[in-house]
Parts: sequence; C-alpha cells; structure tokens
Amino acid sequence: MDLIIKKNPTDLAKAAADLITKRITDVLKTQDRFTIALSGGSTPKALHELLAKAPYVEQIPWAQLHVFWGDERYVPIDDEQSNAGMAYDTLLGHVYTPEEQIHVWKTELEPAEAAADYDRVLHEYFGDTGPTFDLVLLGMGDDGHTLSLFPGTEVVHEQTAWTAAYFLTKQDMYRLTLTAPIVNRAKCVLFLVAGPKKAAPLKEVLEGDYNPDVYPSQQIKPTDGELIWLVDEKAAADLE
Ligand SMILES: O=C1O[C@H](COP(=O)(O)O)[C@@H](O)[C@H](O)[C@H]1O
Repeated sequence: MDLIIKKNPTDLAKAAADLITKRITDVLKTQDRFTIALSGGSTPKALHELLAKAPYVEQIPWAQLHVFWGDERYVPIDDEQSNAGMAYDTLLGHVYTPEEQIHVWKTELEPAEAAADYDRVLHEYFGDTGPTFDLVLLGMGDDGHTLSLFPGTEVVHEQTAWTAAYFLTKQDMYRLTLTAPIVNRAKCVLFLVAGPKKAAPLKEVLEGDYNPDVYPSQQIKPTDGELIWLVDEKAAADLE
C-alpha cells in the first residue's frame, strides 16, 4: 500500500490528475483500451474539472477509455445526486469518449434489475476470472464507507457477486454498488480522501483493528493490484 500526502485538496487533485494521466498513457502502450471506474462524492469533482482542461485534456486518449462507476445512487441521471450525472457535467460532457464505452448504472430499471444488468455487463466485459479494472477511483465517507458499502450493511461481506442493490435506510434511498470481490481484482485502486472530517475514520481504516462492519473501506485490498491512498494533510492529521 502506498500512502501519498498532499498539502490541500487542490494539490491532491493535481497529484491525482498527474498519476491517472501517467497510468493511462503507460498502460495504453501495451493494450488498446483503458478501463476505469469513477466514484461519486465531493472529492472527485475537482479532479474531473482538472482532467477536462489543459494539459490533461490533450494528454489523455479519451477515445480509448471505457468508463464504469463504482457505485450509484438510485436516482435519474439528471438528479443532482447522480454520480454519473456529476461525471458528465464535470468531465465526460467535455471530452470525446464514445457513448457505447460509457457504462452508466441503469436507474430506470428496478434496483435489483439494475444491479443484475451491471453484473452481466461486467462479466461480459472482463470474463469470470483474472484481473478487472485498470484503475478504480474511490472516495471514503466520513463514516468510513466506500463505494456504497456502508457500515453495518450485509453487502460489506459479499464474497461472490460483483454488484448489489439494497435500500440504505439511513439515507432513505436505494444504492447500487460494486462489491469488494470485483474491486479487489482491479490492477490499481486509488482512494482520494480530503478534509478534516476524514481524519478519524482514515486513522481507523489504515491503522486501527480490522473491523469492516464499522469501517467498510478496510475491505478494499486488491489481491494482485496496487493500492494507493492519496490524501490531504487535514485527512492525514491523526495518522502516526
Ligand atoms: O456516497 C458516496 O460517498 C463516497 C465518499 O464521498 P466524499 O464526498 O466523501 O468524497 C463516494 O466515494 C461514493 O462514490 C459516493 O456514492
């Protein structure tokens, strides 16, 4: 595991943009497509906005990207809570990645059907064995959740299925999410974490006892891939 600490959210977004650009260009030297899973939340917005501008917008071969989302709120894409909607507004609406390479969770279906549909697409795309995404971008909530793996939910312990849909009582909404089994087969997982509210959960996730029911982010440990935590100084404040 690599831990990289940056001064503030602006420096963090720039470091993430540099790292992602380098990884995409390096990987595309040996294969013709790059598969990325985006996340939602506040932290990726600044990153997306940066990637949509010079120099990154010219450096990244957008047409070779295949885009998925780690999780989604069960809302229409034009709802302000939609992770895909946010990504289109801040990034995908400003670059050229063919629509058929952008895989949005189908929130027009019933939640369980939307999860089954995404699972089918992912299995068709990656096959049933071997590595999955070239890069998964993740955030971590103040409560230690990542993806839509929230504390105290059964999906945190999913061992087999690649996707799940469930009703998240505390938010009064359905959530659609990838699970640890598929994310842990990624070639690289990059967490982006910023702000003082993340300090206590980050310390527990990285330095505390293993307790994924309370800190679901602890479930993310790629089997063969890299794990990078890119955090700002405020989020890192409690670390040893
Ligand atoms: O609910 C969500 O939150 C997490 C963390 O978001 P942040 O705003 O604290 O950065 C995010 O990773 C996830 O995709 C999203 O659905």
